[in-house]
Amino acid sequence: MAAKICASIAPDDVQSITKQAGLAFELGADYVEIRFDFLRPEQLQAAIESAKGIKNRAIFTLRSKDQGGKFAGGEQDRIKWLYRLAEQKPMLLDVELDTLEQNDELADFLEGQKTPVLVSWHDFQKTPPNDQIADILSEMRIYSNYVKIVTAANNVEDSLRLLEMYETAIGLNPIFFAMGEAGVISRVLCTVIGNAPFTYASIEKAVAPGQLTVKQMKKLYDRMKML
Ligand SMILES: O=C1C[C@@](O)(C(=O)O)C[C@@H](O)[C@@H]1O
Repeated sequence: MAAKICASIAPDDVQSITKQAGLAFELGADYVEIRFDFLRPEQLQAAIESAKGIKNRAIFTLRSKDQGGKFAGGEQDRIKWLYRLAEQKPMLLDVELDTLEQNDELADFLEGQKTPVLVSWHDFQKTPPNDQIADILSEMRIYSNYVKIVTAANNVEDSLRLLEMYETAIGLNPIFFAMGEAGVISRVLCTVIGNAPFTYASIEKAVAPGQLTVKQMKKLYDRMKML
């Protein structure tokens, strides 16, 4: 089966959501991730409306600043918007592990609504030792079987070590890869030697360090299919 690609969309305005999603699908992306945190809070309602037509192929993300995102409002405001995004029932709603652990009501609501959640965890400085990653993974399992651990690779060994974690993610839909130059190999191989349901790519400009474009990723995967 061909490896799947999710294009991260960092919209400048509400209109660019469907425009960029259209382009991503044309380029061959299977899914899109809409980074709602790139918009201003007052644009979010219109953005939700605009994303309705693509929500079945979309991951909705509203990342806070302290977790590497751009959301300009306060944390309570972000939680309020997470409820609204959840009500849309996108393909997946990305919610950080910390957010779920600190907001029991939100976690219960998501469970009750049966909103498919992608529990995420990021480290922008390093790739922690695998035993620490295993502990994080066991906390994540409580909330969903879609789990994403994204670290920063300071060398290729970090990437290879993170890829070993796939062997431990039994019964999960795991997405583990590393950011940065040394992480590129893990972005490509996470769907090949790991069982990641998809990898992330950009449409043009990288949304995170080391992101390849959809075009580059497709080219690599097409070549691999021929081997
Ligand atoms: O968690 C991730 C992965 C990512 O950080 C990347 O490195 O490709 C891009 C983010 O938009 C997404 O939410």
